[in-house]
Amino acid sequence: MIKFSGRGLLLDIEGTTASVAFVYDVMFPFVRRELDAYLQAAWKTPALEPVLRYIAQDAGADTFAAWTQDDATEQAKQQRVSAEITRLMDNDIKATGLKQLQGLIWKSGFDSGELVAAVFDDVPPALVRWNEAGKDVRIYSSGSVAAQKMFFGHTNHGDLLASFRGHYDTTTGPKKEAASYRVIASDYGCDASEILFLSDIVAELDAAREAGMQTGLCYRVGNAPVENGNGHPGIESFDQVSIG
Ligand SMILES: CSCCC(=O)C(=O)COP(=O)(O)O
Ligand SMILES: [Mg+2]
Repeated sequence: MIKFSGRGLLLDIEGTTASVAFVYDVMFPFVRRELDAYLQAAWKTPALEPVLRYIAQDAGADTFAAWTQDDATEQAKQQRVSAEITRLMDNDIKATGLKQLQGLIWKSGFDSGELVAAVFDDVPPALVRWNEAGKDVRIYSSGSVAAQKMFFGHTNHGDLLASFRGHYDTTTGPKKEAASYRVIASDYGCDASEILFLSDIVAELDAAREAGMQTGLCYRVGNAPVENGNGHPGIESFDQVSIG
């Protein structure tokens, strides 16, 4: 049990509010299936432009043009993007460009109803309890802010989006670096010690603790086994966070 009397809760998504299996078995295969058709349809549109820049920068180039200068045709450039996105997904690299592109591709799935975010059953009542207690609940995930909003707007428990006062993704900074949590605390407008960060990844919790946040390690069914929790208090459900 974690007793929390601070001001804000900051929540991870995969392995914390939703199962790893939902993300890997439903959301990622949707992207693999739709990737090439999406790139072809969205090529040269303003929505894709900043995403292509992120993908090129993640690969070490300054610009998309510099990254694709050896590719003669637009089709060859699309193929390069498709191959890079597939490589990143195969290696589960949470690169900003990949995450931004996934968010664009998931939109059609959430809009059509094919994708419905499966959040754990204890999540919606906890969000109600925490909000009723006046807590400032926000999300920090590798998934893009746009994807987070679609995700929580279309869950198996309905639209939960109004439960959150803020969203952060890797454009704020990497989840395993303390500086990212300092930026988030400053955005909350309170001391980091007033925020409880809940995640399934010890390295993320280490970074949040280094920045001064309180932490809770989520042991959800289906999460990868944790060999060393490094002193972070553990919970199996949000029912185990009590508001003091
Ligand atoms: C709407 S987020 C989809 C899940 C995802 O792409 C992801 O990378 C989740 O990572 P997290 O930081 O929430 O564990
Ligand atoms: Mg996670």
